[in-house]
Amino acid sequence: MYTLLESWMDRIWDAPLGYVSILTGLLATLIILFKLTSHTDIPYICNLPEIPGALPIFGHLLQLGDDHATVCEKWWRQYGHSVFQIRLGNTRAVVVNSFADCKKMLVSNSQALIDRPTLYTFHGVISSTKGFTIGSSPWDDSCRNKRKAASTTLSKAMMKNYYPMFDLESYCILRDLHRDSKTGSVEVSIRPYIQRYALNTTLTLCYGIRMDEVYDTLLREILNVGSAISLLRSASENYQDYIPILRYIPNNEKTARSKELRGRRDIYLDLLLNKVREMIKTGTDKPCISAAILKDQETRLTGVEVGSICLSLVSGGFETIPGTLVSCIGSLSTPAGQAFQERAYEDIRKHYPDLKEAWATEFEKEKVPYLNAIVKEAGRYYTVSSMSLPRKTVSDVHWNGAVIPAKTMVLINAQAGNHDVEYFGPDAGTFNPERWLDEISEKAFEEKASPGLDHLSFGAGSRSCPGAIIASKLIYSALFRLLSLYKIEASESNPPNTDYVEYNAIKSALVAIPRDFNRGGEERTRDFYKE
Ligand code: HEM
Repeated sequence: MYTLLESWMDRIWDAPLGYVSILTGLLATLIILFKLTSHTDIPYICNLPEIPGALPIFGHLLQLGDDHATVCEKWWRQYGHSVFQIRLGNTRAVVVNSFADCKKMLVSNSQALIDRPTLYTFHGVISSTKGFTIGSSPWDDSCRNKRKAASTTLSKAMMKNYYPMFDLESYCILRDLHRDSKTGSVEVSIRPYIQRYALNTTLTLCYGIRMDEVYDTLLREILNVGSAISLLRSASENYQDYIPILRYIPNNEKTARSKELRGRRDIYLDLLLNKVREMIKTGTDKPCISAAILKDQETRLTGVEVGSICLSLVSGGFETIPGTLVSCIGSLSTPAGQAFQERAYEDIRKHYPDLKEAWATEFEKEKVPYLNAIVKEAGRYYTVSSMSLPRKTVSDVHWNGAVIPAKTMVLINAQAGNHDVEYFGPDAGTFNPERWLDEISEKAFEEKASPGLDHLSFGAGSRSCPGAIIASKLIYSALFRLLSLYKIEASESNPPNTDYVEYNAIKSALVAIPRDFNRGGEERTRDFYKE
């Protein structure tokens, strides 16, 4: 049959030589253009599936949309590969989805995955004045020292020193909820109280400073700037990180916004450090990281490194803890969550018949199995950092016949792994604290033995979250006091969204920002509550 292609070939054959050369030139230019616009930092990785449909220049960025975790989870199911490669503009990335593969990638290749990629907007613009946070630092001696100092401050052994802080900050949640909800009769949004709780904790550790007012101006400025910067760290918000030509667009909005936020952040970081300097002068400083360094008790770290540690701890806690705790309170306050609350309360009473005494001295001891189970389930179900923090390989990683070369970006889809039905069972998509418990007799619970890595929300391996211990303690302490005092109920007019994807109001942010909701509920007792 005389096809269209054959007719074209005939015409070219019959055409004068000049036309043939023009057509060949055009074709060659098109091929070169396609190659140039599809070029990636790391060449195609053989024996590792690539998701189809990558476009020149953009790669898979447009298909990924705002919610990378959910789209990658869908691709895993659609194409049947838990580990695959994609293209973010000019950057090749390997995405890991199932729980077993995420664990194997992070734990078995711990040293090979110790690095973090550097990105134009976050590293080149926002961090140009105060250095990188630990979570965004490439691996070098300075990062090793900063991580070591942070891990020491946040270690299990140090927790007993922070008891007064846990006491004061968790007490303030209840004190102000009692006041603002008019003893439980008015519905309130709990998020601002929890944000202050998380931020005051890290500010106390770093600067020995706290703010008593929920709507303190400085406290809200730190939270607003931090959330806005979290947006500028995600791939979906920053095409210019992966498509370099976009950086040269005049009046680049992203760069201008980054500079504005950098300026605002520098102001409050300097203010906090100057306050510590003043307190040292007047002898009123509190034990904290920056005072210790400013007084030269610790000489290994430079001023920029100290600033970076403080910035890492402050930004590490202020959205992750509220994201997890507020969403968990949302799940507990629904009609289905009432049963969990009741059982948690009974378990608290079972372990502490004298609740008044426990409220004062045992609230942070993490001894009530049911509460520990709620903390774990909150971490798993609400994966606040859905794509974790990006990693970069420092050496080859051998993966089922493929060789992922050094300097490749690796993205851990913690949201997909945390809801993997093959690992967590058919109810992986349901909030159920009891998956972590054995009911040994009626209403008596025992925690199941931990398999080592409960879930992926804190990462794993060489760059896992050093704040995991203090985070669990903070969530436990707040829940202990809150559930001892209140029966929390969701508002009917403004209830929580408890879907593990949809609870997040801004899916493109690096850390989830839960949709706001109101809660009400009756107070159980105030016998043991100190005014
Ligand atoms: C629910 C609370 C939290 C969650 C879900 C969380 C999650 C994470 C995740 C996913 C990572 C990256 C892990 C990896 O690459 O494997 C990380 C790193 C980090 N987190 Fe957390 N975090 C939480 C609380 C905190 C707190 C309270 C602090 C500090 C006070 C903190 C400080 C850090 C630091 C400094 C890093 C960087 C570690 C490194 O790159 O070496 N985090 N966190």
